[in-house]
Amino acid sequence: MTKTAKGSLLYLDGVSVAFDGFKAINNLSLVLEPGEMRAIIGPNGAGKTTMMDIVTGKTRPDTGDVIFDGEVDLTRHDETDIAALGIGRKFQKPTVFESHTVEDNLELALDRRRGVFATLFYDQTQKDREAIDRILETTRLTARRHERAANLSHGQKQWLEIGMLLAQNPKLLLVDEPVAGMTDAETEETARLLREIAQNHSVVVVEHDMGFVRELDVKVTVLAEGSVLAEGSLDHVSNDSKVIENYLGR
Ligand SMILES: Nc1ncnc2c1ncn2[C@@H]1O[C@H](COP(=O)(O)OP(=O)(O)OP(=O)(O)O)[C@@H](O)[C@H]1O
Repeated sequence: MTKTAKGSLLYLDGVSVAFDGFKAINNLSLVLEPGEMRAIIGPNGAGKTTMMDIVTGKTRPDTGDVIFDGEVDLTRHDETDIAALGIGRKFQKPTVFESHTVEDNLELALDRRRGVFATLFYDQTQKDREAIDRILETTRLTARRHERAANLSHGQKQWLEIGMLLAQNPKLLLVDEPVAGMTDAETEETARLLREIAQNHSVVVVEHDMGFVRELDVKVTVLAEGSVLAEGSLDHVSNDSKVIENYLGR
């Protein structure tokens, strides 16, 4: 394992993966510092989802280092292990339990962390109640606590699912296109919400909505054809001729 991963939260170096000879990820290197929020942008097919799949153990890279928390070689772990190590992922489409209340959804997420056996003998503790209160507050859902998830707006369902991730207290949250389909007001609120979450967690956000990425106000990595095309502030990458040619100018 390379020494340079030390001190980083997520370290990808020289990562490649090919599907039927097509390199979806091609010598990708990326370093996330502890406590950092990073936005990943790039054209369709750039490899953003595949990169997340590699980090979460869904896809094994053909080559390269994928190191979590400075020392854990993620290529040696499966998806369940990686979730338990503290990497939570939110997919684009919300998958909340529609017929359950908001609070029950969060409780189920806490249960998942606890495991099946403990859950059999489970009585909601003061600590859990506090955790749920905190998450409801963060996700702007306190007033909807007893509402069935089916009755939430699309944006609120996305926030609830982010809350379910928080219930598992991950060190790193991977969030895939959180604002797709949201209203402008929900999009703005989501940027605020993620910035709050990033005060205590590291976050990687994949998103196409440039207005939202601007609101996040974090370092941006532009992927194209499976590699990093540019990295820096949104203004910096937006003025990069390669980025304009491959992505923004399209
Ligand atoms: N399991 C697979 N088998 C074959 N090809 C795949 C597989 N997964 C991804 N690909 C291909 O790899 C490339 C990268 O896809 P990926 O979904 O990672 O891109 P993306 O940046 O997430 O795109 P989008 O913005 O459209 O979600 C695409 O050309 C895709 O067709």
